[in-house]
Amino acid sequence: MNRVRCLVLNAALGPLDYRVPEGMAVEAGSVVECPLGPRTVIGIIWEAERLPGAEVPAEKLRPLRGILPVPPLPAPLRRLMEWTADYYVAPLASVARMALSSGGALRGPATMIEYRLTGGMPERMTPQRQAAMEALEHEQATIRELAGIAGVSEGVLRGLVNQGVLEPVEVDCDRPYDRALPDFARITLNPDQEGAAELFRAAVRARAFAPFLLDGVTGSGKTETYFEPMAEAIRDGRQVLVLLPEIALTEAFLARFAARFGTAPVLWHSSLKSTERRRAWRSIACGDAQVVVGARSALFLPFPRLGLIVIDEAHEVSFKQDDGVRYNARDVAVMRAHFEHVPVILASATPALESLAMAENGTYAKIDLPSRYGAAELPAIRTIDLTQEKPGRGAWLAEPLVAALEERLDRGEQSLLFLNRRGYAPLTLCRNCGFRFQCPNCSAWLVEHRFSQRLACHHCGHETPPPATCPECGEPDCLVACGPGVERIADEVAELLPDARTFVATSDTLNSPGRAAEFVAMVEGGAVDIIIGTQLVTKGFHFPDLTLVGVVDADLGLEGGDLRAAERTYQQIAQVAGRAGRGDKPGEVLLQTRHPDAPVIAALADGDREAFYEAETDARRFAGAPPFGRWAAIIVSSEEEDEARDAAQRIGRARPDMEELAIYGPAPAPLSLLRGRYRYRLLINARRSAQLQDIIRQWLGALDHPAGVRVAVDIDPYSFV
Ligand SMILES: Nc1ncnc2c1ncn2[C@@H]1O[C@H](COP(=O)(O)OP(=O)(O)OP(=O)(O)O)[C@@H](O)[C@H]1O
Ligand SMILES: [Zn+2]
Repeated sequence: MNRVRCLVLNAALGPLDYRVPEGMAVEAGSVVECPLGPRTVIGIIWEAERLPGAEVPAEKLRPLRGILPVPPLPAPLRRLMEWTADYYVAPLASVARMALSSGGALRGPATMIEYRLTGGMPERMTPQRQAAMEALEHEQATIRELAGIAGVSEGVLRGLVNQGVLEPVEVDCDRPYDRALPDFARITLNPDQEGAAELFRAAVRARAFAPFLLDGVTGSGKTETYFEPMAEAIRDGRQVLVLLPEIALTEAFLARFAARFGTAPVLWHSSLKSTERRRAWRSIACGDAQVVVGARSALFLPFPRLGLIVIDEAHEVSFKQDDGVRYNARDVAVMRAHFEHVPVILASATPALESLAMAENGTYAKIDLPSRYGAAELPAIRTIDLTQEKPGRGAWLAEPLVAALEERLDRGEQSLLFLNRRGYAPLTLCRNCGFRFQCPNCSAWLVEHRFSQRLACHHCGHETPPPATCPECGEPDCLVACGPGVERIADEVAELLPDARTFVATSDTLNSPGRAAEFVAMVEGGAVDIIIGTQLVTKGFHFPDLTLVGVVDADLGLEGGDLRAAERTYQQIAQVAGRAGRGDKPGEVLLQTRHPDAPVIAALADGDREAFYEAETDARRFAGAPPFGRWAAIIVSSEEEDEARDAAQRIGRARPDMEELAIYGPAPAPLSLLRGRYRYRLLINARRSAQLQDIIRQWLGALDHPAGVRVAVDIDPYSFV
């Protein structure tokens, strides 16, 4: 049979049939070049019976143009892609794009030219040349990368090449990575850890689907514990995938991994250079890469010999993707483990309610690490009632918190102030006319950033320098900052404690793995007294001398009526509290709040996790919210406001009338304008018994909209803006 069905990487097209030319050997999963009109598109050969399409008569079939030099995508990955497309109501082609995520890798083996110093001297030395030669000692990279490292222009380096100071070296783009050694540095686990590790190791050996919820308090040694089954998989010649919620956490993880396994793991994230990306992709696809650590997009990489998946900080909302294919990497990872017949470990100190429910009903095995490793104790948590202890005008830190900071400073210990707001102030207005600075593309205020002297939209990236005069009334020097961001807290600290060395840690300052590494080194080296940070520093970090955590505004996350606000607040504060007292010295946590009696805050202060989860479970059950019922959202957008509204209303009028569904909206989205598009939302609350995806597919599939309208479906949404 020389007819094949292809999934082509174009979401607008259905599956297409082709003829396999004489001499070409293909199988399901092969990545091929398909003729399409005058163009060539990339396709994946798929089992025809799993991909219904119109049968084309044999004489009309066009021959495939070629087969790309990569291993066929493995069957378990193809099943995962089908599941993801089906569950998230997304085009299979869009999911496939996430698997074929390195264009370079698909072109096959390659070499490239890098440069390094020869030891020779230029005929004429200039300060720039001198600086470059000093900076490039022990470096080898492309001219462009070297220019970046040395901070000189590429022209300077080309001059050095001509003078024989730099020489070209041909390197294999796909050179293998150093091998991780499973027994490089073994550590002795405590009995709780060892019990968990042995279960995990046995599951790796069994090569069967086994989902675990590793529920261990902050500092209990979850990482050390899941390193053991990773070592077992490496011994067994199998590959391991570790998912982390943020790139900033990768650096700290790398150092610990290298200490345990003797070398760095293979990295996968969105800021890899294309050469790194192709090298990683090809190494993974041929089964060579042993351990891959990545962000959620690593989930669709073509591992042929997967032996274990670990999801660290599994409760994190950043595992949910909120554009394109709106999938939750935590849930898809469990499905991947299912199709691959391997164990999967969800590690967290504050598991999602959904994960706890899965453990309760026996789907996941729950493994507890109830106490911190060694002599460390969980920190004491106290509230500061801001209605009683009012900070001064234009200040945000109450007296008891300032006193606690001072105490740490005197003792040479470190503190962390947590406020989940980047920049200096979330809103800027004119004192004279009341004008508020708003983003032209989004319904959002512009956030002032003093470090970089700009007003920025955190949704679309729009930026403008702060004007000297009000754009509305023309008054000079009239702009006032409203409310605090981390930079403003840093100013306040500088005023109160001028000797304290502070570091503002946000996605603006820790925006690359290198910067994150610098931050970790500075704090570990004792060069920082007070970290002032956003949610980025609430988890994963282990700083033994950090003994005080201050939460500047514990109520912040509870505002805005998000359906998961209580859970998120609990998790964030419990996580950030968990950064205190991880070494020999006890930790203390102070929560500034205007509602010390709110159930979430009270549960945190009492250290009563069960009370929080019970109250939240009851609230969810009452609302029919996950895990007791299901949510889905439909988001309609267009650059034309009328068009978006009309389309949303058309969808609203065609709503299915079913007992197992409640449908709310359409209504303008809270972010009713985003990146220049007007947005409307519908929210569906369904019973668990409802065939939610089928219903949505039928409902939306029957409607047509103008070309400018986009209709997105968000299954199990986390964001309600
Ligand atoms: N068995 C052990 N032997 C030596 N050190 C250990 C052991 N277990 C844990 N530790 C150390 O205790 C500290 C806390 O462990 P780890 O960071 O793995 O905890 P965690 O549970 O992942 O914490 P969190 O959820 O707060 O990030 C680390 O410095 C770790 O190296
Ligand atoms: Zn914007």
